Amino acid sequence: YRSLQRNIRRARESGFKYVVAPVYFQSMPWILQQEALLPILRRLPKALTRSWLPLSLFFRIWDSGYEPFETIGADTFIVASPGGNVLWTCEPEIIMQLSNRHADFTKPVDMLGILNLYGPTITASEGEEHRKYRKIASPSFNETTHRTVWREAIHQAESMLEAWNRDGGLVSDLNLNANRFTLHVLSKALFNKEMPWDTNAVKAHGHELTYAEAIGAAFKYNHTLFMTPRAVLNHSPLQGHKLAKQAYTEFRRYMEEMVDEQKKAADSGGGLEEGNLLENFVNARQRNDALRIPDAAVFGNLFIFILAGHETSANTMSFALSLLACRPDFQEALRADVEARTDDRDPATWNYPQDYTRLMEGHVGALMSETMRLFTVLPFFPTTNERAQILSVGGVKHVVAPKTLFMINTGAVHRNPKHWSMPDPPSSFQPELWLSGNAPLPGLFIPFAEGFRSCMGSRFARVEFCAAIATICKNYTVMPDGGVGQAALRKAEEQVFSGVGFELGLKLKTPILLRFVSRAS
Ligand code: HEM
Repeated sequence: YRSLQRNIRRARESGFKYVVAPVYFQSMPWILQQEALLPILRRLPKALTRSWLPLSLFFRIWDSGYEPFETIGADTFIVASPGGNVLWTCEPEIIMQLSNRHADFTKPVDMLGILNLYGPTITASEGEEHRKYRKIASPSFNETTHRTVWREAIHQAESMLEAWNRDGGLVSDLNLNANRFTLHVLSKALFNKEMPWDTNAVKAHGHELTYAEAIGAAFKYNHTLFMTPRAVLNHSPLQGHKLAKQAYTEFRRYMEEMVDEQKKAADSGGGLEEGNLLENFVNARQRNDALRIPDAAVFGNLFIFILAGHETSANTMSFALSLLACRPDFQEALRADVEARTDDRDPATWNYPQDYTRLMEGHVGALMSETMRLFTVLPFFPTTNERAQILSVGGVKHVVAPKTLFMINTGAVHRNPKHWSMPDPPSSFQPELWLSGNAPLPGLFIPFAEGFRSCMGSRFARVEFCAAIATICKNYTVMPDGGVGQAALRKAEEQVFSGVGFELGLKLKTPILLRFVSRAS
């Protein structure tokens, strides 16, 4: 009760609007139980829950969009609770301050620490340690890597399409395919690990799972892995725990093998590929300068780069292809645009960066931006403050108390009716918005975040998306399996908007059945 009183006072003194919640957004017992409690909470009179509940549901922040801000009547407000205060914002002026004053607003490493599954990571670190990981990783995101991403994405897309075509073109699990695609591209570009489309079924010697299966299972059981202490997992008789442990161990062994191979190559004077991510992290173990890191940080970071760099891109691709299927007119325009911008050449001859730049200026770039606006893979980004900080809005200064959790709500930023035209779903997909060439003002479109902690792989993701979508659309037409009549298209679009869920990122929980028809046939 005393904590709540103190937190309410602090919220009031900030001058921001505030509401009071009985639970703290970050509280682990609340996170674990909220889905079970939701049916009961929903039965309570709306007046009791409307102001705090939508932004207290960890897995459903995207679902409520701009509505919570509309309810409160402010684009920035504080939710005061006994466990702490959370400042929620979708206001560009505040977003830019939170993103660019990195000494004042730091990452809540306690909250993000659960990501350190295999060792310390770039995502859950701060200050010197974070700078070190970023310096080690940055050189890998160069134009040579992006050229590899481009080539590999075209190559993988062609193999994937051939495989689909052989199976009659019906794709029942788009997520699985998209994940496989992005994992293969990432493995080639960052670890120099070749993964032909069909090798998925091959288990490496002495393994119970394939590399892709091990990663897939580690992601599938991520909740169990993040939440269950290792000692419990190691001895638990529960089937779910056993599978989670198998995934954890198998994935770790694959990473160890990659690291060993890299070490051997380095010892024999070779090195796998100049400056790829694996090489840079493995070499950092033996550096004699401030960039030296322990073994655990190699595994922690390899894991986090696979996590950050593959599901995010795969989910964006799944959303984009599903939306394209629902809009045959835009798909046709996109195909014509791809043909015009590449002089109708075969994808195998497309080059990076010229063709990439031209394609992203047209419909492919518009599709990616609109997909990421509506289905922003990370619907909120957290930061916190050790000391009291001043935030200015429209010339008014607000003092925010220490240890506030700041949440940039991307899901609301991108659907704020003050800044975006927002027709009712399902017609809110408006890729044409992006064809005018006008870039949104800073802080209004932030799928990769802004500032010092923004995404390291944003160019990587764009190159991969562009190569994949252009290759697919040049040679194939994608349509919902239900057909292309108006009613079927509308139903499919409704399914896309209502089938969204949040796990490690926003994803299509129930992908719609899609059919890919070769234009040659
Ligand atoms: C569509 C695809 C992607 C999206 C939407 C995305 C989005 C983001 C966002 C929003 C952040 C900041 C999160 C925060 O501040 O809490 C981030 C961070 C990060 N992303 Fe991405 N990302 C994508 C693809 C990638 C790829 C392909 C890679 C690498 C291969 C990557 C590597 C990273 C890393 C390492 C960070 C942490 C940076 C740091 O803390 O300094 N991401 N990403």
